[in-house]
Amino acid sequence: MKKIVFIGAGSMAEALMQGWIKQNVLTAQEIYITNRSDKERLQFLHETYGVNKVDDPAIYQQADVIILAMKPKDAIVAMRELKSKITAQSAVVSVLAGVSIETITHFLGDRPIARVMPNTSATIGMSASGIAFNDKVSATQRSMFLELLEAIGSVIEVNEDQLHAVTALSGSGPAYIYYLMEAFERVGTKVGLSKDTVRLLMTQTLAGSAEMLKQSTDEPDVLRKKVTSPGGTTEAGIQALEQHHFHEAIEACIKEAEARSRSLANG
Ligand SMILES: NC(=O)C1=CN([C@@H]2O[C@H](COP(=O)(O)OP(=O)(O)OC[C@H]3O[C@@H](n4cnc5c(N)ncnc54)[C@H](O)[C@@H]3O)[C@@H](O)[C@H]2O)C=CC1
Ligand SMILES: O=C(O)[C@@H]1CCC=N1
Repeated sequence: MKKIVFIGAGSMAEALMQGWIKQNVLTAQEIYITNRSDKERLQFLHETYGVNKVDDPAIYQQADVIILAMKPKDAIVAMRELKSKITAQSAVVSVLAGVSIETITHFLGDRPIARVMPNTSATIGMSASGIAFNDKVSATQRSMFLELLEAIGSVIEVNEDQLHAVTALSGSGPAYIYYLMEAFERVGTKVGLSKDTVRLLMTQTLAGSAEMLKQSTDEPDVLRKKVTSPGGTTEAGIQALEQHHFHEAIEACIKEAEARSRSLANG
């Protein structure tokens, strides 16, 4: 029986615990949660998922893994509070955007640390996660972290610096897709369909295209060209995207997000 303690009980913590419980990699009894102030939130998570609230400080000392899941701006205060409560035995997993292993080591001491960048699709076992380890992580801990992340989707090991790019792409990625869906729904109603019909058509289109990209050996541009009949509708649509600087917009989006990840560490 493990003891996994979440410091911060927001949306990412909920997505992870929900995914782990649903996929049977952890039981609710193995999960402990705490946050800064919102007692109702803790009660909600306790009642909804059956996870434990940290009501005894000894829990920190017994923790196998401490998960840092507060906002990056709250990390330093949280780590200062945490330092005296935990023992050298606990490994730390951080899901914080931007905050480096060096910073975590500075505040929590030299110990096994993994930085993870999941996304909220962890809730349904579909996260795309990146992970980087420090050299204190044992082979057993490494396998445990990878197993936890594989249970909630796919995981890829990267070097720590690449986590900024992972954050900009797949960490924030679900929001870009939801934003795209908002745009489809808005325009769909302008061209004569109901919002529900657009949602149905385009969620299936997104899922189908994602699956094609996974299963096919064709590059995305080849798949795109197979849809694009000369003089047809797709060609007209793509031309409009180009006229509206689609590539520049995507490039700016990812570069801005990546730069923000780099700056988050500094508060
Ligand atoms: N939401 C997302 O899609 C993703 C978020 N992340 C990362 O996860 C972290 C959390 O994000 P969200 O869950 O969206 O934030 P959130 O705002 O929903 O939750 C943050 C939680 O941390 C708690 N907290 C703040 N200071 C604390 C302290 N000193 N001690 C204990 N708890 C404290 C707050 O009370 C709150 O419950 C962030 O660092 C973010 O970069 C990573 C991947 C995806
Ligand atoms: O917006 C953020 O900063 C966090 C990190 C990735 C997704 N949400």
